[in-house]
Amino acid sequence: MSESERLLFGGPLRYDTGWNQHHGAFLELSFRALITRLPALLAAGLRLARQADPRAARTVLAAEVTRGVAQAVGLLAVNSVLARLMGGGSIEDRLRGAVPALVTVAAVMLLATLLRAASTYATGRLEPKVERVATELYLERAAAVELAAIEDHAFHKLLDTAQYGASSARRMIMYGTRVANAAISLIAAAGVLTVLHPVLLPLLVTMTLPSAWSALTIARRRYASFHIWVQHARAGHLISGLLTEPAAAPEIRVHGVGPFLLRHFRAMSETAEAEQARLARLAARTGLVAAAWTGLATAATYATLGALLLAGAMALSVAGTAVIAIRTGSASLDTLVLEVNQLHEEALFVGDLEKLYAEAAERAIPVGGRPLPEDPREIRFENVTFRYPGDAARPALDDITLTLPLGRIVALVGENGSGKTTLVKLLAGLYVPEKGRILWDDVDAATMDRHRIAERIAMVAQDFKRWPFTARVNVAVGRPSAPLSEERLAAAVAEAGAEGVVADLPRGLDTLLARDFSGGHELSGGQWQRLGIARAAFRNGRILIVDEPTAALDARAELEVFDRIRALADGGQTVVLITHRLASVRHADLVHVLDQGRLVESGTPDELLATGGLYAELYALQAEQFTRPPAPAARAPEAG
Ligand SMILES: Nc1ncnc2c1ncn2[C@@H]1O[C@H](COP(=O)(O)OP(=O)(O)OP(=O)(O)O)[C@@H](O)[C@H]1O
Repeated sequence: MSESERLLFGGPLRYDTGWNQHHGAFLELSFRALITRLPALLAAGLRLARQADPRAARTVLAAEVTRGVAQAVGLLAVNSVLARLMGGGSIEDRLRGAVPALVTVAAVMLLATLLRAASTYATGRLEPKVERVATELYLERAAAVELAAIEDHAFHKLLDTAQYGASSARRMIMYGTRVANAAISLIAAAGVLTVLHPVLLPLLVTMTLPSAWSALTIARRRYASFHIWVQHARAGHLISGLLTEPAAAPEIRVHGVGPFLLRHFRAMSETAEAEQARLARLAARTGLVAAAWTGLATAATYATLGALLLAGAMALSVAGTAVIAIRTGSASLDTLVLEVNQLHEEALFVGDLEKLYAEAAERAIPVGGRPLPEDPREIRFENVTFRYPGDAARPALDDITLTLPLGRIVALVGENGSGKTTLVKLLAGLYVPEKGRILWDDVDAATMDRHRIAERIAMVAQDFKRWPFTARVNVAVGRPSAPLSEERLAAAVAEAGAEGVVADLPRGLDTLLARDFSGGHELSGGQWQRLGIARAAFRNGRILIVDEPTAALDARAELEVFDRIRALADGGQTVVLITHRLASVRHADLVHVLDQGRLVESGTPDELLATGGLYAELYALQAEQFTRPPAPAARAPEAG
């Protein structure tokens, strides 16, 4: 079962185990974990902010800290106004006495308003930049990892979760500013309360703890649920994508796959809805418990204030100020808890992103290494073994020793799954051997600069990418760093024999090759194949790897393409050709025959035919198809 099949049909329970295992460390969301991990996660957010726009980051930070201090000063000034108003003397004296403090309150409010405006502007500038920088890093790192990492399920899951990290980094800026602000105003309120009476501060904390607990518990459940269900969500997107995708449209209509997919979509949505309902039920219960706890704590606080008043341990004016300070303080504490919690939740997603950055860096294609021999004579595989990750029963390549003389046509032949594509992927440096060496003359490819190896190679893979861009880009993407000159493009198109394909396009090379876009056009399989060859010609690598280049071509086009491939080799280019059309192999200088991952024969086509081995057998089978009279067809019962 492939990854997508497993996602589609494995059922939600299948996702649980693998996912939990992989992210076990991230699901430890205790209060202690919050306290210990938050600073590091915050630092990650700050780093991104500094990288995105250091000036805006500094402005936000300075504005928020100053705003917090201004709020604290404001609270103290309000306190002083109250003390004046409730103090002794005539009403006029008390009012006059309160004027300086009132002026301070007004000035502080004005300053806070200005600072808020500065912070809003800087935050607005910073947020999209942070998201962009985080996304760019994500994409850059993901594009630089080894092919084996991209094909690894565990790494893919990490890619899935980490994609939410960039928008979380953006929101972290917002929550971060709110947290800084709330924390400073809380410190002011707590300071005032402690001055008024030492017992008031613990009471304030007791009042706020329940909401802290409930917010944290709910967020923890949400995050854990997200991690368990993220693949389920991906599968849902996959199904809805399949239902609307043009490539699947014919089968959906002819085979009636639509209702089948819809049924799966509904079943998956229903399980996801059940999970949402479970979370909502738990959140409601947690909220009720927290509210009861807060109610009790509030009653206890006001009872304590009453008791202090009755016992004569506190003046009425002080109690009045205390009530204001408690209300302001608990509001700040509530905000702080809520925002810290939001910040923490976002920070966890940024943590996933950080984890991806680290893992992608570890699995990146190494940069640097020895230079390649300038003009090597041959590439030699020496006892090369390669196994795909997972539980493959046998290696895809098993102890292969062979030579690829450069400047020649070398054909790789063998039945399906014999390892031909894998071999050329190792040659191109897309995978590294598990055992053995690949030598360019006498330099081990493992020690060479992998990017330089890629420089020398042009590849028309079996499943080469049909980029949803114009025909021009589809050719020029063969070497994006090369100048896009008309001459070079025309030469590549001519080399691939694709002039006819381009001439038939409504806007020539400027035709968009994506039918699902307005003005888009679709090519036939064979026409695409010619463009793919033109792309490799535009790349102009010294070693051309062609994997089944003529699979979609008609007989005339096939002959023409092989003639062109031969011409390339005559011009000194090395051609490594994989094909099942053995008649086309007769022009190869050397043929290697693979069987179940092992090299079974090597030689010129004539030598191999004379030996009478696997090559000769496959050749005879193909030749026979043209000479054998057709067998009488058995009547098959008609399907209902
Ligand atoms: N990306 C992959 N991950 C895991 N296994 C793979 C992968 N690609 C190929 N294989 C396995 O490796 C073996 C060799 O495959 P490979 O594609 O190299 O064969 P091939 O000779 O090119 O076949 P074909 O003629 O069908 O193109 C097969 O058993 C295949 O299932």
